[in-house]
Amino acid sequence: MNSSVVNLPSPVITPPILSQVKDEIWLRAGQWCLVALTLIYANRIARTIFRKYTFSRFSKASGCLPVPIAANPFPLPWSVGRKYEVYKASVAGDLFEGHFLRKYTKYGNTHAIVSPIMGTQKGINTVEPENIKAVLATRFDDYKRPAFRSLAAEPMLLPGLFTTDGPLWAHWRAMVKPQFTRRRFDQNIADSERHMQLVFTAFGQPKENGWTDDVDLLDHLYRLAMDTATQFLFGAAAETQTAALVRAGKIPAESYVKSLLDGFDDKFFEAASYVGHRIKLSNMYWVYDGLAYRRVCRELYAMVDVYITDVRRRSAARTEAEKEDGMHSNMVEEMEAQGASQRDMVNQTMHLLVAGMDTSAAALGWTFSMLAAHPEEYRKLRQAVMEKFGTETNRLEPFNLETLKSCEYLQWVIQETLRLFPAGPINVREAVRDTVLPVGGGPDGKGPVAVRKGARVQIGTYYTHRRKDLWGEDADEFRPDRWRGRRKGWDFTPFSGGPQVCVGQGYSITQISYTIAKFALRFDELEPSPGSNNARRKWMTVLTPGDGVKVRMHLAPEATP
Ligand code: HEM
Repeated sequence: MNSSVVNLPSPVITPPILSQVKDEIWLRAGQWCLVALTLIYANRIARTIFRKYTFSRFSKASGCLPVPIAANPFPLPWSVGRKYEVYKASVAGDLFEGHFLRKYTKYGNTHAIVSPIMGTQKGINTVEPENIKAVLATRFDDYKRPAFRSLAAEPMLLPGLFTTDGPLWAHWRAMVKPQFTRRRFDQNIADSERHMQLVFTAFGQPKENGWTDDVDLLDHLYRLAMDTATQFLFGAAAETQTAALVRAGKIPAESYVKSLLDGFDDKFFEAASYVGHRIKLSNMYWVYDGLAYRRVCRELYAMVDVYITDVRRRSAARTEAEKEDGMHSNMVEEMEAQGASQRDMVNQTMHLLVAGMDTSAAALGWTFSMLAAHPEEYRKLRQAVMEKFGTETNRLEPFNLETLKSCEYLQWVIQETLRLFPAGPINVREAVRDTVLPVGGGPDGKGPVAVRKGARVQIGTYYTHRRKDLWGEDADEFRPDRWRGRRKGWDFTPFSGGPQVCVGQGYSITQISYTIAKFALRFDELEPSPGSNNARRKWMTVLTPGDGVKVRMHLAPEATP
């Protein structure tokens, strides 16, 4: 053994040295993070600059011209400022007559939204019919529904017809579309007679002077829309009106057909209110969430699940002859035949109920709100309906798609209402590639405009429908006569347009026409309840009369009391 080896004491790292090493590690880690972040951001900036360059080349090559840019009062990243602006205006009830209107008045019919830092195009707002046609129809393949829309609607709506694109959307559309036939519309009108009578019962007996008490029509219209749409789609009405009448003691409990969807509307509105707020927050939809929202969505699904099981049970019990006549087939059978699971059927049913119930009830609500405020128009409507259909007790023509469609003034009333109050006041699509809108660019706004891949085109349906240069100085007024000799074009898109046009359009127009006609035969006068405000706009998922539709009606002398 080498005696020269000195036994050195083992090194002891004293606490101060340990802390120095730790500090060193933190410092290095911090430096690496900084380098990584710088690289990430440099890469992003480089990519953004390159994309700006390729987009500007695309824009030039397509002959596009500059478009006005809306100023951003809160230039914060991720469009937080803009989202806050929309949200604030929405809560204050200033979205339609204030916020959006100011933008169109100040920046013109087509204007761009750009990011505050890099000036990248984020979106285009437009109220030009030519652009609407391009987005929804002629350049349909250049757009999709923005992802935030379907995410904001979850879990009230899981992916389905109303929220998807591409092959999944086409699959559901092909399944649903065949149900919407003229023959089935007519059958549903016949089936709706019972539901209309229930609504009249719900209004209560008129007093001696022939006037009813004050009634909020909107509640009844929601139930009617629900009962008639479920009757149409599933061959089994939800019976929500019967349930409400039994609860109110207006019909005996023995006549109660148990409603599996009783209370659906209340839960529906609670969930829809969340979705409405979430959609307005765009891709920051997740900020507005909560256990209560999740709970009510679960409850809605549980109800629809029980309802679908019942529809399937009824379908299975149908005779061969009933199956063959094609009239009594229903959506559930159609879905089952194509291999849909119970879960799929429940999801798609939610889509149809959401798409069909709220929209139809709102359209009817606005119609009666307008007619109550315009007695002369109501008189003309009643006159037109009586000329065509007679009276409640002496019918000249049956109610069906053809007869209702040919009652011109009735159709004008509906169109005029949908013009002023489209259920979807704003429709958004996202560009899936760089593309072009036909107008809006250049000093006169007549040149084409380039749309960047990923930018959102926001179609201002509400404002297009009210443009004074398209509809006249009285564009904000309810005047059904304006439709005399006027053809419907891309300046009127209450049901959207192109391949994703509302699948329920024909059904709902027939059903709405029937409801209004029946109402006009029964009541010869209609007036707003004292102190009511039937024109307040509320926009959750659909534009609805925010304070209900409070009216009273006078029973026509020839109607059955
Ligand atoms: C007055 C009543 C109605 C109005 C104003 C209306 C309006 C609309 C609008 C604007 C869209 C397009 C949404 C978008 O572009 O993303 C739409 C789509 C749709 N509507 Fe309606 N709707 C009404 C009634 C109904 C009814 C009664 C049903 C079903 C029974 C229905 C089922 C649908 C469905 C399934 C879609 C999605 C179609 C697709 O993407 O292929 N709608 N509706």
